Amino acid sequence: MTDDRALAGELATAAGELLLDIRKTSGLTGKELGNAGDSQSNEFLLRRLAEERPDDAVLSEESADDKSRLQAERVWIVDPVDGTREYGTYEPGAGRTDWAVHVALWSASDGLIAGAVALPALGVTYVDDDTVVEPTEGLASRPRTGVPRVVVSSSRPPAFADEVAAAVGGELLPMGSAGAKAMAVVRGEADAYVHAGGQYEWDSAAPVAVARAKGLWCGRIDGSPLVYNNEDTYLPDLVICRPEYVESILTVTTEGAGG
Ligand SMILES: Nc1ncnc2c1ncn2[C@@H]1O[C@H](COP(=O)(O)O)[C@@H](OP(=O)(O)O)[C@H]1O
Ligand SMILES: [Mg+2]
Repeated sequence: MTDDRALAGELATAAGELLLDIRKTSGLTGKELGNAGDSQSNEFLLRRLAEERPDDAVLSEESADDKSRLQAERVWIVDPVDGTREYGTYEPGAGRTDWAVHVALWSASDGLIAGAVALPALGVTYVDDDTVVEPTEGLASRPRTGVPRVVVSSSRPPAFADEVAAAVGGELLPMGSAGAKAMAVVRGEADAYVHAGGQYEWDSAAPVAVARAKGLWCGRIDGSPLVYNNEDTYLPDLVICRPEYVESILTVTTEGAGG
């Protein structure tokens, strides 16, 4: 049987290929394209997980929340398209790259035990192994300079974004998709990703599994651990950063969190 990590990688990659195909051939754009991508990618992931791991539970952004997952030993946490808005922003030959497919596996005994983030527009999928990722460009809208870079949501940056950039002596870079932003840090295109004010477990589970495996620090803005498969799937904030920036970032964000 394929191991869980390989399966996560395989499914994220295949869903990504399906999404590229829909984007190219459906003739849809904007919200309609986003909706078509969300539902078809979700159907694909649910079908394949039911075939490959019939005993496991699934928590997906695009499915009704089946609370039997709260008693399950293993739960796949998936986001069929993360960065739906960016995925839908498409003109032939000029699609955005900052959207992702997330497939993570959570276990009751060990928390996140596998994860994959596909960046379909770049033809690459990252999994939670310890393979070193060489510095690469392709997600960021402008080339890397010498200063540290903090990626934040383009549409909903945290209130303390400027303060975090100042604390690391760096600059802000807006980008879509939680998975793309986390992978920007993994790829060395940025040094930190901070978010606050709203997000759900599927937005961060797979990105965090991958980022952790690559030696990055991942946690809540108050420094507490990210905990998954809760009854309420709202998990509004996170920090993913190179270890040397944890202290300066948390000094700002802990205050922002009211700590
Ligand atoms: N304030 C908020 N409340 C709820 N979800 C939010 C949010 N800010 C960001 N998100 C979700 O986090 C993901 C990344 O957002 P962003 O691109 O702004 O960084 C998106 O997931 P989806 O595209 O899967 O819906 C988005 O919906
Ligand atoms: Mg998402």
